[in-house]
Amino acid sequence: MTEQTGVVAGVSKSMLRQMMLIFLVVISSAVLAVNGWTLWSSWQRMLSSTEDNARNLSISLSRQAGDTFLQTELTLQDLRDRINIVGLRHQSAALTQQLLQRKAVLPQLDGLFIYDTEGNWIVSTASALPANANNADREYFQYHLKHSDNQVHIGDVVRSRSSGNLIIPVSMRLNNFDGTFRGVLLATIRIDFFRQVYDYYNLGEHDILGLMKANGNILYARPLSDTLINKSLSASPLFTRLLKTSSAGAAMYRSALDGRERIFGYSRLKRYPLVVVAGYDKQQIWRTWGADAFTFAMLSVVLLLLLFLFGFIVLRHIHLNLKNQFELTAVRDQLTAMNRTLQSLALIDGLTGLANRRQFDLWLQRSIERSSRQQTPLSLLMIDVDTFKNYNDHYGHQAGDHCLKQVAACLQQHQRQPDDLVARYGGEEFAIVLPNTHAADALLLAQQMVRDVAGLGIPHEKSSVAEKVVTISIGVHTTIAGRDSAAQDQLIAEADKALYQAKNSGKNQAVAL
Ligand SMILES: Nc1nc2c(ncn2[C@@H]2O[C@H](COP(=O)(O)OP(=O)(O)OP(=O)(O)O)[C@@H](O)[C@H]2O)c(=O)[nH]1
Repeated sequence: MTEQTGVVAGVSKSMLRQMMLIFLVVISSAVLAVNGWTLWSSWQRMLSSTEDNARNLSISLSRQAGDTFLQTELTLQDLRDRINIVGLRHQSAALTQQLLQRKAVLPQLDGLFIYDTEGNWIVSTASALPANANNADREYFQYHLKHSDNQVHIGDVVRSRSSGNLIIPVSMRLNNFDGTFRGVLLATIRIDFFRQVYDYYNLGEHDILGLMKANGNILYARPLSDTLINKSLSASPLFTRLLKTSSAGAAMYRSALDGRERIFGYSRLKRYPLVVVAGYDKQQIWRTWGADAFTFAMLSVVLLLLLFLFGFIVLRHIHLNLKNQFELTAVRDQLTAMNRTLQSLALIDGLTGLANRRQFDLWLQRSIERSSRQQTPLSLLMIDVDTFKNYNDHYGHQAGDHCLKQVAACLQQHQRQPDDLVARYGGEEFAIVLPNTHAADALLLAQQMVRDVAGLGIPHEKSSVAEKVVTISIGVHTTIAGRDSAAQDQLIAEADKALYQAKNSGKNQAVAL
C-alpha cells in the first residue's frame, strides 16, 4: 500500500468511526430520552390512577359509613317516637323486645340503651345489667344533659360496659313534653363492624383505611393498632388544609401516625361530622411500579446493547470493505507500475538505454505505414562500430560495453524530432529511423554522426583507421514506402548494403544508396 493510500485509508477509517460513534450516541440518547420520558409518564400515570383509586375508595367507604350511621339514627328516631307515645316506665318489657328486634337486623350494632335523667339504665339489649349501672359519666350523656337539640350525637370510641367491646356511641336526647331532659337513647356501633368491612378490601400491608370524626379524632384505622383509636389527627394536612377547601379529594402527604408517605383519598360525610380516608403507601406503589419499570429498563438496555453490537458489526464490515478496497487499489497501482516497468524493459536496451530491436521493428513498421499513407520520404541509417572485435580483444569486454554506451549517447544526441528513433540493432550495430527525411538530409546527418563519434576520441589502438580512435560506418537508404509487406526487409537490406559499401570503402564514413 502506498503512503498516500494509507493516509487516505486512515482518514476514512477515523471519519467512519467518528460518524458511527456520533450515530450511536445520537441513537442511544434518543432511546434513553424516550425511555426516560416513558418511565416518567408511566410513574405520573401510576400516581394519578392511585389518586383516583384512593378518592373513589374513600367516597365509597364514606357512603358505607353514612348508611351505617343513617340506619342507626333512623332506629334511634323510631325508638324515640315510640317512647314519646308509650312512655318509659311501664313499657320496659315491650321496649326491650323492640330494642332486641332492632339490634338483630342491624349487624353494626353492639347494643341499644335507654338511660334516665340520672344516667341509670332503664332499658337495654344487654343480657344482664352491670351492678350499679350508671352512664352519667359518659361524654354523650353529659352532652345531651347540656344540649337541648334533638340531633344525633356521635361520641369518641369507648369500651362498652355491657359487652366489653370497643364501640362508637351514637346517641339522642329524650325530652319530656315540656322540653326538659328525660334521658338519653343510645345505640353503640361495634368497631369490629368497620374492621370486618375494611378487611374485605385487598390492600397492601401499609395501606390505610380510616374513619375519623370531623375534629380529627380516629374512630378506626386499618391496619393500625387499636391503641391509636381516639388519637387526634387535627394537625394533619387533611384537617389543617385539605378539608377546608373541599369535602372530597386526593393528595399525597406524610401520615401523622407513622410518618409514611401515602396517597390519600378523603371524603367528608354530608350528614354526619365524619371523615373517611383511604391511603396507599407510596413505597409500595414505587415497588410495584419499579418492578415493571425495571423490566422495561432492562429491555431497553438489551435493545441498546444490541444496537451497539449491530453498530460494531456494521463498522467492522465497513472497515474490512474499506481495507480490501484500499488494498485492491494498492495492488492495482503496483501492478500498473510493474506493467509499465515490464513494458519499458521490453522496449529498451539494457546496456545503452536506447530503444531495443523490438521497439525498432515496431517503430520502423509504423513509420513505413505512415510513409506509405502520406507518401513522405523515410530514411534508415544502419550503423556499425568499426573493428570492434579488435577493441574487445584489446581492451576487454567491459571496456567494449562502456565504448558502446558512449557511442550510443552520441548517436542519441542527434535525434532531431520525436518521430526519430535511435535504436540498438544488435551487438555493436545501431539503427536510426528518420521519418519524413529526404536522402540528402539523412546523408548529411549520418556524416555528422560519423564525425562526432570519431570526435569522441575514444582510443582504439587496433583500429584500421589512421586516427586510432573508435569510429563508425553508416549505410543510408531513403524510400517512399509502398504497401508491400516486404517493405521493411527491403529497406533494411538496402541500408545494410550501403553500410557494407561504407565498410569496404575504408570505414569511418557514411554511404547513401
Ligand atoms: N563488449 C561488447 N562486445 C560486443 C557486444 N555485442 C557484440 N560484441 C562484439 O562485437 C564484435 C563484432 O565483431 P565483428 O562482427 O567481427 O566485426 P568488427 O570486428 O567490428 O569488424 P567490422 O565490422 O568489419 O568493422 C564481436 O567481437 C562481438 O563479440 C556487446 O554487447 N559488448
